[in-house]
Amino acid sequence: MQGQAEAPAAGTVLNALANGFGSAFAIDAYTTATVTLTTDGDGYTGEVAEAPDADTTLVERCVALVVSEFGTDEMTGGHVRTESEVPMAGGLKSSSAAANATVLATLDALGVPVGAGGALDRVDACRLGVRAARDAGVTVTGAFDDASASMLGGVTVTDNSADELLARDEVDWDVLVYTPDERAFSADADVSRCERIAPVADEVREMALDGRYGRAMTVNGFAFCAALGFPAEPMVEALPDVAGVSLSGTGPSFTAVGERDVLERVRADWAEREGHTWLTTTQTEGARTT
Ligand SMILES: Nc1ncnc2c1ncn2[C@@H]1O[C@H](COP(=O)(O)OP(=O)(O)OP(=O)(O)O)[C@@H](O)[C@H]1O
Ligand SMILES: O=C(O)C1=C[C@@H](O)[C@@H](O)[C@H](O)C1
Repeated sequence: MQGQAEAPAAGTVLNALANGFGSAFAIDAYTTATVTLTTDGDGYTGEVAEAPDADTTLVERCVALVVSEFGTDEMTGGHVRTESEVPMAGGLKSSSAAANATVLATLDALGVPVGAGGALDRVDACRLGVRAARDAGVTVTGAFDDASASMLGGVTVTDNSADELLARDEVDWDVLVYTPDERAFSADADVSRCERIAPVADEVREMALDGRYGRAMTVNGFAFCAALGFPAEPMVEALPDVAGVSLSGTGPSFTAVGERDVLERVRADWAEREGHTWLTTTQTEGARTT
């Protein structure tokens, strides 16, 4: 039995490490998961196409959880292979995209319908991936903000302490992404420093709930650059013309949103830095079986 699905990466409006509330928006870059289930295996194995040495605990856990909830006793093993356009641990929610794609691919392999009238809705499917991320130790808060944006598309605002969706909106933005060569695993982030900026994060949450996403992003970016020790220079280079710019996730990537010609100008500046700068758009459909 085989299933396949893809899920988009995302950028940050509000990082949840300060006060447990988060907000993220899906972008047009994908992780694909292919899941094969067997009746004669012994446990689950995983493989990341671009990184043979990568930790596959998260995606293996996603398969195991879905099979234990929706499979039968005959199903004893399986394999998951991911292929991704999203750099791992780059701040662009690679873990949420991999988890969502794997959960949907496993449900696809089992023939379990997802969505309206199905055995589970998309938000609950996304919660399974969040559970797997907590079990695998790759997240601080569960990252339901990132996971919901990737699963549903558009921009979401969430309470990660309750895995609750507070708002979802569809936005149509051009997005500039800068990803330095370094990596920053969320599980290694200095959470106590992030908690010190909780009053700022509270203001950002209100701006996001008001739909003022661009301004929310920018305030988030300055605060989290300071808390996590990333330079705010890429943000200063993008301002004042962009609608919003921020460190994404726990870094090291930055994203900016705004008019295409403004982003082209910023791209020229960001391209001077080591790493990779690319233009994309927001994505509103979310994850899907392929
Ligand atoms: N393509 C993938 N296939 C399988 N597992 C993946 C993949 N991408 C990420 N992961 C898992 O997610 C972990 C990285 O999670 P982390 O939260 O640090 O990165 P991120 O989601 O890119 O960052 P951020 O949360 O700041 O956006 C990896 O160690 C791996 O376990
Ligand atoms: O691991 C986590 O809980 C998180 C990681 C980052 O992506 C953050 O942007 C997100 O809000 C929460």
